[in-house]
Amino acid sequence: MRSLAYLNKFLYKYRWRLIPGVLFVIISNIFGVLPAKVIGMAFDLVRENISVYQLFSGFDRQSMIYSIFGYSLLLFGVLVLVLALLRGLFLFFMRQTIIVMSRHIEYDLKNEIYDHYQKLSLAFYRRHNTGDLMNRATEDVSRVRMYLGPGIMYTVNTVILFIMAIAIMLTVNVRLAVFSILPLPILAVTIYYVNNIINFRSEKIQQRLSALSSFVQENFSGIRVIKSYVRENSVRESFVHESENYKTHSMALVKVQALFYPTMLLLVGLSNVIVMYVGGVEVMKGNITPGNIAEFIVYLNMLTFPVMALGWVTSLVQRAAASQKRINEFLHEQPEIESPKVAPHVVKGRIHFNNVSFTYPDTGIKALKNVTFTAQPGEMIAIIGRTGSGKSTIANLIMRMYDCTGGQIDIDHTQVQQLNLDSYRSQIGFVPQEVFLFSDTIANNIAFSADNLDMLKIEQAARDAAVYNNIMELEKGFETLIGERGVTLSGGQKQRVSIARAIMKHPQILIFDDCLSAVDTRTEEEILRNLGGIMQGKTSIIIAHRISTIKNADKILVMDNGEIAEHGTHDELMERRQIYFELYEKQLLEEEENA
Ligand SMILES: Nc1ncnc2c1ncn2[C@@H]1O[C@H](COP(=O)(O)OP(=O)(O)OP(=O)(O)O)[C@@H](O)[C@H]1O
Repeated sequence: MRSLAYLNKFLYKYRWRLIPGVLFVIISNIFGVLPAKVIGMAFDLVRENISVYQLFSGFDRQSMIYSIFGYSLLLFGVLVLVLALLRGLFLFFMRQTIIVMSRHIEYDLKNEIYDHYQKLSLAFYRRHNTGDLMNRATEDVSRVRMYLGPGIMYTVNTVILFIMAIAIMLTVNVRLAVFSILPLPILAVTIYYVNNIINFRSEKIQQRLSALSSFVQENFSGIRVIKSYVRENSVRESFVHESENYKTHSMALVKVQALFYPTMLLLVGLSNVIVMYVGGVEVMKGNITPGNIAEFIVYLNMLTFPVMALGWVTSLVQRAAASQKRINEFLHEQPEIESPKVAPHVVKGRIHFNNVSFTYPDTGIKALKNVTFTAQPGEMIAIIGRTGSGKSTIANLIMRMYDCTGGQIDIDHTQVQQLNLDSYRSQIGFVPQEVFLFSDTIANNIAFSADNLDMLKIEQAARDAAVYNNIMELEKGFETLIGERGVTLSGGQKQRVSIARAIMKHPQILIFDDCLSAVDTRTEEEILRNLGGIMQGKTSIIIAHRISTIKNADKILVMDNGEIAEHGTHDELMERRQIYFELYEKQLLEEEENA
C-alpha cells in the first residue's frame, strides 16, 4: 500500500480538481438521501388519506378530498424528480472533476515513465524485455488510474453516504437500523473475496492472451521459415493448444461471474425481507409508521451499490498498489551511464584505449582484456576477428553504452566519462550490426538524426551509401514506407539505408559494426571509396569479417578472445604470417571455391 504514496504529489498537483470533486460527492449525496424522506412522507400521506377518504364515503366532500390527495401526491412526485435531477447534475460534476483528474494523472505518469525509460542505459534494456517495459507504462498505469479515479470517487461516496443514511436511519428507529445494516458487511466481504477470485482468473486470462498474441506474432513474422520447413500443421496444432488453454481459463472466469451476480441479488433481497419483517413488527408495536419502512427500503437499496463498490474498490486498490510498486521499481532505477554537467565538446576524433577491460554486468562475460590502441583523427581503424571475440564490445564502449570495468578510454585526451554525453554521441555515426529501420518513409529513416528534412542532404547520403539508385527504382522513391523491419527492402539495401543514416550526420567518428556483410564486394568498394572522401580528417572504425573490406585501413586490430592478438597494416600483418594471414588464405580459398 505504501507504494501508492508516490502518487500523492499528483493528488497535490490536481488538488483544485480533487477538493471540488469531494464537495460535489457530498452535495450529490444530500440530494440522494432526501428523496427517501419524501417517499416515506408520501407513503404515510397515502395511508392517512385513504382512511380519511373512507370516512367520507357517500358524501360530496369525498371527491374533493380525492383531488387534494392526488394533487399533493403529484407535488411529492415532482419533488422526488427534481431532487433526482439535482443529484444527477452533481454526479456529473463529481465525475468531471475526479475522473478527469485521474486521466490527467495517468497522462503525467505515462510521460514520467517514458522520460525515465529514455534515460536508462542499455544494460537496463538487456535485463528487461520489451513486453515488460510496455506493460508497466500501459497496463500498470491503467490500474493505478482506477485507484485515482473510481477508487477515490467511490470510497468518498460510500463514506459520505453511509454517514448520512445511517445517521438518519438511527434517528428513525435504532432496532430497524441495526437489522437493515447487518447484512451489508457480509455483502462487502463476499464481494471482496469474489472480486479477488475474479481478478486472479482475469490475470490468468490476460497471461494466456499475451502468450497467444506473442505466439501469433512470432509465427507470422517467421512465416517464411514455417513454410519452407512445412511446419504449418504443427504450428496450427500448437495454436489450437494455446487457444484451448485460453478458453479453459475464460470458462473458469465466466463460472464465477455467473454465480456472483445472482448471489449479490439474493443478499440484497434478503436484506429487504429483513427490513420488511422487522419493520412490520415495529409498526405493529406503534414505534414507526409504514412510511418509515418504505423510507428504509430506499436507504437500503441506496447503500447496496456503495457497499458492493467497497469490496470492489478494496481489491482495486490492492491491484493498483501492486502495479505502482512495479512502476516504482523502474522509476527508482538509476541510469548506470550518466552525463556529467559539462559544456559540449567538439570532437576531433582521437580515440585512445588504455589497457581497457570489460565484463558484461549481467552475464559476467569478460568480453575485453587489456585492450590498448589509438586511432588518430583521419585514420581508418579496422577490427577483425572471430565471432564473440569482442569487436562489437569495443564499439559499445566507444559509444559509452557501457563504462569499461578496467583501464581508461580517452577521446581527444579527455576521459570519455567526463564528456557531455549527448553532445559526444551526436557527433558519432553508428551503424549497428543488426539493422533497425523505423516504420516510416526512407527519407525520414535517413534523416533520423535531423530535426527537419533536407532532401539534398538525404539524397547525397543515399548516394554515398550506394543506395540512391535502388531507392529511385521504387515507385515512391524516398517517400516509400518501410515496415518495422523494412519489408520492401533487401538485406543489403537495409544495411545501406542504415549507413546513409549515419553518414547524414556528418559525424566526427564513424563506426561500422559489421554492416557491409550483406553488400556485394563491388558495392562495398564503392561505399568505402565514398567514405574516404567524407571521412577525411575524421575517424572511422570499421568492424568486419571480410578482409576485402578492411585491407586498406590505416591500422587493423585482430581480436581473439577479448584481446588484440595482432595489429598493423594489411601488408605488415601478411608478412607476420600468423592469424590474419591464415584468415586471408582461408577467405581466398573460399572465394576460389565459390567462383
Ligand atoms: N549485452 C551483452 N550482455 C552480456 N554479454 C554480452 C553482451 N553482448 C555480447 N556479450 C558477450 O561478450 C562477448 C563478446 O561479444 P561481441 O558482441 O563483442 O563479439 P563480436 O566479436 O562482435 O562478435 P560477432 O562478430 O559475432 O558480432 C561474447 O562472448 C558475447 O556473448
